[in-house]
Amino acid sequence: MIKVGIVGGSGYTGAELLRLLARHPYARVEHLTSRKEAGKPVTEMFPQLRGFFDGLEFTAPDIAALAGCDAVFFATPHSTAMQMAPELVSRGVRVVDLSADFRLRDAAVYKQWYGHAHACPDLLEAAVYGLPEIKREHIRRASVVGNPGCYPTAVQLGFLPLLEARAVDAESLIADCKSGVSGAGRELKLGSLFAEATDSFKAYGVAGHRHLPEIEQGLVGIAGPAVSLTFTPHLVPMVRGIHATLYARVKGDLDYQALFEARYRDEPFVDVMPAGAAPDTRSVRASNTCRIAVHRPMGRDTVVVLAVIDNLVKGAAGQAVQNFNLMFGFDEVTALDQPPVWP
Ligand SMILES: NC(=O)C1=CN([C@@H]2O[C@H](COP(=O)(O)OP(=O)(O)OC[C@H]3O[C@@H](n4cnc5c(N)ncnc54)[C@H](OP(=O)(O)O)[C@@H]3O)[C@@H](O)[C@H]2O)C=CC1
Ligand SMILES: CC(=O)N[C@@H](CCC(=O)OP(=O)(O)O)C(=O)O
Repeated sequence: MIKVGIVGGSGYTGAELLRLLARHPYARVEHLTSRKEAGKPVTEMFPQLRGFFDGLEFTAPDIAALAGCDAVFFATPHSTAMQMAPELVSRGVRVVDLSADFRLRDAAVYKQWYGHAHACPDLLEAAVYGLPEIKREHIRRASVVGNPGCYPTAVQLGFLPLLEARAVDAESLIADCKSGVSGAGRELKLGSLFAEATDSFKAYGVAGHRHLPEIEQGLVGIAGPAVSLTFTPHLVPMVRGIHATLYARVKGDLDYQALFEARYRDEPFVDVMPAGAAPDTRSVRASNTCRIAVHRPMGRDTVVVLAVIDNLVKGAAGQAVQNFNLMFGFDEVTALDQPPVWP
């Protein structure tokens, strides 16, 4: 049994980790932190977990206790994991970080987008970007995995087959993305209030969102340096889900449907929909699947890819469990092979 710690257990992705790990046959959650809820039984805050985590209480983060675990998930805001991970790793703990602390390869780029210096650039260099569809073999051996952001997961999976096949002009990429409100986390924020977010729809981060360098880093890794991406996120009044509409200019003629089907044939968590389909976010709710459809409208020179994920699952906790499974040699789908919740 793998002993697991979760730092940031009272937030949305922490709760989602608990939901998924509740059914994991080889993982036992031993430590769950929340500074504000320390001492409270987890089932008092999350009654939906009664019967699964009875007796487990939130504790304040404590390195000595966490070092007794085999694996620690960080479901915390940026710049928390980088403070604790070096000591944990030096004591043999393997870390999956859901924040952005270990996603960007270049510490200078991290500083530019996150506004402060990286606390452990050496560990950053050793960390592996946790997108299994690209980095599976590296993830198996990693001590630290930087779990991708939610938008970067949907956008990279959508563009991946096109860029690998050199089928589109890599300087023509556009990602028009929509996220549900849980993407902003559980902390109180004006924009997440019901009266602010419901029955309305707006773009944000248009001038430059911190997921842009993360997505570009991934796309450059596939297609080489000549990548240019316009990325615009939007907030939509739903709880879970990301919908990415991706555009690229075609180069030559190709059967895009066959290309996507071949690329993802063996991927357990990417579903290529039949030609002509349009996936809805509801079709992936609470599941680790990314559903994709590819179109070439009117046979013209733009290919349109539609990719949907649940931001809390394939966009965060599910992908983190997928990475955990790879790191510890379990079947990759363990605890993740359930159908989505519908409607
Ligand atoms: N929500 C989403 O869809 C996605 C989120 N992510 C990333 O995952 C991480 C967690 O997100 P989410 O669950 O939404 O966030 P929440 O705001 O819902 O939860 C944050 C958690 O971290 C704890 N926390 C906050 N500050 C600290 C600190 N300094 N030290 C230790 N614990 C702390 C909080 O508890 P307490 O303050 O009581 O300690 C709480 O349990 C973030 O980095 C986010 O960017 C990634 C992909 C998608
Ligand atoms: C709706 C919303 O606010 N979404 C978040 C992204 C959440 C996420 O995946 O990002 P990180 O892990 O990089 O924080 C945002 O745009 O900042």
